[in-house]
Amino acid sequence: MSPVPVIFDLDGTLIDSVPDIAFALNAVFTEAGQEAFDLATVTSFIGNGLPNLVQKAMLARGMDLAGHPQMNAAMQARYREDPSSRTRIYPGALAALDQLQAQGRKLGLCTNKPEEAARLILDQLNLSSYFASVVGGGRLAVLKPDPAPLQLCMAELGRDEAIYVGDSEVDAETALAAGLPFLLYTEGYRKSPAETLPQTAAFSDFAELPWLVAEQG
Ligand SMILES: O=C(O)COP(=O)(O)O
Ligand SMILES: [Mg+2]
Repeated sequence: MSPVPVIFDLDGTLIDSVPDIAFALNAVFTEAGQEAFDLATVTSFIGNGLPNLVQKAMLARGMDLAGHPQMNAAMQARYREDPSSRTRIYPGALAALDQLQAQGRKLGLCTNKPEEAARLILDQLNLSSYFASVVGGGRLAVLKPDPAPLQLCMAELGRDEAIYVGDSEVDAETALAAGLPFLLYTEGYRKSPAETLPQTAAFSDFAELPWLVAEQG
């Protein structure tokens, strides 16, 4: 039996994607006559998928949510046009993916980002070949923290066990709900202190990840 697979979150875990999300959001909002958002504010909107981010942004500007379908469609289209040119892979993440793969582990990706955008980004950053399963927002009727997307990713990897690696409260809750070990990357978009999230272990440097994974089996 090959070693336990590792499933990754995307935004705030493998990539710092806020600059592209903010660029698209600000284009849509300024075209609608609204003020732009700074990066910290956009970061605070991330975690529960793009439609939810648009809703939070509209509420922050006092906009009527009756316009949400239109704003959401505009954001999805704008983000798809260029989802990666300002996005960076976190330091050491590529080397960690290489090492985990060299251990014979299957890798998966489970994100709340719309799956089409997630796949575009993986292609554009040359990351697609690492992942035997990619499950993103829109594939199922539910998003994380429902455990179903993570369970689907495991099923696509052909296993009923995995280690989940993520950066947020949503990821910690998802892993807990699925009964999986959770490794918290502390340099992402978490809103609360790291120690308050249910976790198996935390790391701030991707060089630590292969060891933490090996400790889990
Ligand atoms: O799209 C989001 O809100 C968060 O995406 P993530 O699940 O990859 O962190
Ligand atoms: Mg994340």
